[in-house]
Amino acid sequence: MDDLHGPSFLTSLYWLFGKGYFQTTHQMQIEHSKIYGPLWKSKYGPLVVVNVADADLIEQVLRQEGRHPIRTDMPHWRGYRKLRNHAYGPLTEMGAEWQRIRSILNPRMLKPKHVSSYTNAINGVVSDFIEKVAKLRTTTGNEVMVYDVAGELYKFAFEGICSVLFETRMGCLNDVVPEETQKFIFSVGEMFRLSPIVILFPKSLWPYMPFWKHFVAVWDHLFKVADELVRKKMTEIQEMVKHGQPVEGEYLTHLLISEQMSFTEVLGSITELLLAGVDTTLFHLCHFAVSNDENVFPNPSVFLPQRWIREQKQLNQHPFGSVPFGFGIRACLGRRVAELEMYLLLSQLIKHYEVRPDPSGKNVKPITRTLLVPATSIDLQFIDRQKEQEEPVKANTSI
Ligand code: HEM
Repeated sequence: MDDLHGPSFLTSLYWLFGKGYFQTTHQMQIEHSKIYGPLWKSKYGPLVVVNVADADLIEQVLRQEGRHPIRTDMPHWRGYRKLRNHAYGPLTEMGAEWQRIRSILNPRMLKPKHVSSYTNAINGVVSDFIEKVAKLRTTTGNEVMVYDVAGELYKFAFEGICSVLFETRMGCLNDVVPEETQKFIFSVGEMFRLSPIVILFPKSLWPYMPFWKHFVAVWDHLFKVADELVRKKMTEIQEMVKHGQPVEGEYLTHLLISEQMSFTEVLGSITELLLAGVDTTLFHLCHFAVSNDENVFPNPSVFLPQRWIREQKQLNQHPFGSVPFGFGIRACLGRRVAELEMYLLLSQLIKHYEVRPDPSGKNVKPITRTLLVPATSIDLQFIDRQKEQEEPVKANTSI
């Protein structure tokens, strides 16, 4: 570790704030890998991060992990839970306790037979999304454009994960989104925005920083929403029991009736599942730098979906060149649900519409907000396939 080169805390601050990489740390990874090579050490206040920007080395790190792997120590997220006496969830827990939580949460999130039972709930959300797209095209899009597609998908993801976890609908895709839901979505955004700022300072200073208070307030709101949803489900279960009805239900019902976790533990895990289910992009190790490496992916910035067609896949593609859901026993808990959501949504969308880029040719860059998100609105053309057959529309490449 001592032999590893890399920027000091001051140099890191200069890169982040002097050179302006605070919101593009993924790009900074690429620049740093050019300077320091595929393995380097960075200091961020109290945090020392070892950066790994090579597919072989990433494979080596991930393959040698033990029984209780730790991904990123999250002292600020853990700090909030400690402050409020909340339980840790799968994202923040460590060691044997983490393994216990995962062994309870895993089966109904990852086993295909359980995951497929969420199809009807997710399809309900998909139908609403297709309707929403149709409405947006007509009302604001001149019969073709949908503005801020990422924002709409974000609402789809929240509605989708709530339909799986709570078997309830939150109204994210309604014309007017309920105020509580809007506030939840806003709080998720604020929490991810503040996280990289809080982490720059030592723990002892947090109570004196104004953004720590804001950080605590947004977490309070996230836990409050989850608490209300879990309690509502508990009341429904109690009613069923009172009326002698069989207690049937999906994810949360199962967690509550199996009594493998206390209420506080269920709440801690459900809140983290909600967060992970709403705002997820890739962020571990230096996957961004690796998947932008010409040697791993020729033409990395070009959208070439055919590179994923099994028969056409380049034979030399590195298995760790792209690991969107992570690897090993600490890999994404929501992978199967996320895949199901994507298959169901994309198959319907593509059936209805041909999706093409913004005709203005606007280029959307990614920025870091703890996770990687688009810096500006993604606006796309949704061309009605039925209409198109009647009168073909001429436009450039489709997505
Ligand atoms: C396209 C969507 C998604 C992507 C790309 C994604 C990606 C990831 C990645 C890269 C990790 C870290 C894995 C590792 O370090 O090896 C992760 C962890 C996690 N994801 Fe996802 N995820 C997605 C959707 C979801 C959904 C829908 C949920 C909730 C149902 C979820 C819940 C989690 C949880 C709880 C963890 C932490 C697991 C642990 O540390 O034990 N994710 N995800």
